[in-house]
Amino acid sequence: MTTTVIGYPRIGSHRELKFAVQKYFKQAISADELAQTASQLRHENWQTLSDAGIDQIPSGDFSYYDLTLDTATLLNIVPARYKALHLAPLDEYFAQARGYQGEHGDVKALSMKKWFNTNYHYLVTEFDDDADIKLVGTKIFDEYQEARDAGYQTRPTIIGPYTLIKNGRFTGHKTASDFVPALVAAYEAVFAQLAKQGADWIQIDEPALVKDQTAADLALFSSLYKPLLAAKHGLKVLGQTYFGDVRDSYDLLTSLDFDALGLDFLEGAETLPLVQDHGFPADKILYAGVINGKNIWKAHYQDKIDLLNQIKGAAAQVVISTSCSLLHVPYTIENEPQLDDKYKRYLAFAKEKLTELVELDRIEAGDTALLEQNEQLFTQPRYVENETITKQVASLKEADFHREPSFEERARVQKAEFNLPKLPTTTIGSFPQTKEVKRNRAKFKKGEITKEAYDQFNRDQIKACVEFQEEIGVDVLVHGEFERNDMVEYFGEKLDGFLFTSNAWVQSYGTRCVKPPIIWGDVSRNQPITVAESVYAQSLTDKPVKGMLTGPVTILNWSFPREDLSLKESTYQIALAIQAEVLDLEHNGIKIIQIDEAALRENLPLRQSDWYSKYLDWAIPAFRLVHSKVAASTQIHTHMCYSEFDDIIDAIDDMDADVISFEASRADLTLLDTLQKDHFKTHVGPGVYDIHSPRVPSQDEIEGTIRKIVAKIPLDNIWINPDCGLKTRGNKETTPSLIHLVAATKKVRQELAYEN
Ligand SMILES: CN1c2c(nc(N)[nH]c2=O)NC[C@@H]1CNc1ccc(C(=O)N[C@@H](CCC(=O)N[C@@H](CCC(=O)N[C@@H](CCC(=O)O)C(=O)O)C(=O)O)C(=O)O)cc1
Ligand SMILES: N[C@@H](CCS)C(=O)O
Ligand SMILES: [Zn+2]
Repeated sequence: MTTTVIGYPRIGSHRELKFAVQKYFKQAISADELAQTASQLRHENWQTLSDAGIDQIPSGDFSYYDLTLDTATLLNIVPARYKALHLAPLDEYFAQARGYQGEHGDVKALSMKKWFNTNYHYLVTEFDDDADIKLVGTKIFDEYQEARDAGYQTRPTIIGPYTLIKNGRFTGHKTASDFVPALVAAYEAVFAQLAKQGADWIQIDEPALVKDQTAADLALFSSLYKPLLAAKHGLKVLGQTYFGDVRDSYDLLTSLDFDALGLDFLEGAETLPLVQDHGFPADKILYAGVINGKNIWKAHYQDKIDLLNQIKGAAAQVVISTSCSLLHVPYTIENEPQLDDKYKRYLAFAKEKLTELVELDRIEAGDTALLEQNEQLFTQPRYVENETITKQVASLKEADFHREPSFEERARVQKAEFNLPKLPTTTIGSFPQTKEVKRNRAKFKKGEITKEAYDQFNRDQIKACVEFQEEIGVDVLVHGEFERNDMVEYFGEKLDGFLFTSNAWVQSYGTRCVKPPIIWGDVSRNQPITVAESVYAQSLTDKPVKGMLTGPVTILNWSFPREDLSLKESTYQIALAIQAEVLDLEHNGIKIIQIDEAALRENLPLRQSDWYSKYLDWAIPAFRLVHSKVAASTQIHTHMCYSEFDDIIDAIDDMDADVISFEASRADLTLLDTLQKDHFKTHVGPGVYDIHSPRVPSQDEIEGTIRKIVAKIPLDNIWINPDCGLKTRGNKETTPSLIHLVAATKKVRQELAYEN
């Protein structure tokens, strides 16, 4: 059989792209130097795939920042405000990704959202009424040519028009159907050019099909693809889906003139029955996603072979592929020399998954030794059970998930306890992770400084951070999270049951990467995690300092979970550990505790019918479990970022936190209408500026945002804060931004007092 992958990671095995792009942002290297690094990384990837023996190699899966933005840029879907800056193409591209503030003007970045159910984030395409969609870019052609010149005949990949529309925003009066003719013409021009260059195939990604589809959605899909597939210019077209099954569109997809369809047989619960029951056309090739593109566990070959045999029973021509792009896993376990082999033999990152694809092919061809070797991994138990924790989870009662007294009674108690001004100001927790902060940790990890010196540096940072917040007049302070590498990895490191890697980076957005910890065993807490830093910060001020924790659902969703234990059970184990930390903080005098659930939405099933039965029914209780035992006077905050909350707003209110902060500014505060309509009870801090951009919001701008919030949410329920932690920012932009935030709040407070 033929082997392939949907896409490969692009940040570089040691984050070379991240560092080069950041240098470009700082004007430390030129566009040409950046292009050279990028080209080298692409060549390395093609070489790796080729050396592994992968038959069909993709191109076009590389991006400086994001593939959705690349596709929109290729097709001239660039809002006028960026064009008006008159920047060089690469700078215009980055201006859309990060906002721009400089001599050419001042514009915010495009909205950024979670890419389906992953921790990757894409830039939302804006379809303005005056969008002039046409092929203007050359990226996909250049990369195809570059590969070809290097001796690789690749399959260029592109995000499809339907997913571009479904993940996009329509800012004017026009709707999706108004853009269909131009999109068809633009994609057809892409086909024509690739065919002219000598490409055989194109992969067109349409993951939006794995969500629930209405009849109107399917009609839109047909209106795009019927004309497009009638004008292939001799190119063969692979319609690629991932992250689920295509139960609503399967019959349509198989009836259209695709030459191949890529289906996900892992997350797609219905994929195999669909193929078996409805049949698969003999004239099409089935790209079978059987190697998991999201997990880091070695595949159980016998299971895969059984699955492949069933697939082959229903489809005449099968290519073995990954369930999604390998973008979501780290490069290679070769970069983890410190990890004991007793763990490593169970792991497969991107490069090792290439080997798995090729080995499956060899097993299919009769290599039974490989099968037997692999089977040994799955015959012995790999985990040691922690009986105490499993019993604790098993004995949880209904009452463990409910906090008393009621929200309203707690709000009364807390109002008296804290006596905060109207529109209290706060931040989300982290302050800039400056070069010095990261260097201090790097030195400590390398053994160049002692634990005492490491801690003392962080204490000095905390002190300066507390003093700064007091000086500018923030009402509820934070300690700054200087001691944390990442909000999940840090907790993983302190809890029992996790494994860590040194270089297993995965892109989260643009230049930002994460190193998800691996849940290896039962999770438990055997030491305080955050108490020392919080207590120290609180000792420096009379104002309340928020304790800062990551919630159980987020720890689970941003780790690589076990596959032998349900996500619910794993999350409850983590919840009990975080509950112990909450109570420890409370016991040590911390009166406000924020439990971040930034990733709550991440594992929400893509199909609405599964939301409660498969996820929210345990994810929301897991959060409640964490704070159910605190006193009425302890104020529990939570925080979420980068999500669309409108459709799960009731579930969020049901978390029963006292206060929630969330991202809103980059989505134009549209969530406020939902909060207003649904009488959201939890007090809210809709982020008043976007921290993912280096832009400094003016005081005026923030005042305007606060007034919009005040117009829609009861005054007593509102908090004022940025929309996420400040760790990715420098002090240069953070200091003026926070000064503007506090000044703007004071100004609006004055106006309100005058009005009253
Ligand atoms: C809030 N978000 C988070 C998400 N997921 C997470 N797991 N964590 C999050 O905070 N998802 C949604 C959002 C947005 N996503 C992100 C993701 C990543 C970042 C971010 O800031 N990442 C940092 C890496 C953070 C980290 O692990 N730092 C380590 C290592 C630092 C480092 O690179 N050290 C250098 C040496 C430095 C020196 O010597 O000077 C090295 O290793 O080479 C640490 O601090 O110890 C990133 O840089 O990408 C933000 C939002
Ligand atoms: N407390 C974290 C939340 C980020 S989502 C921070 O401030 O970085
Ligand atoms: Zn956040």
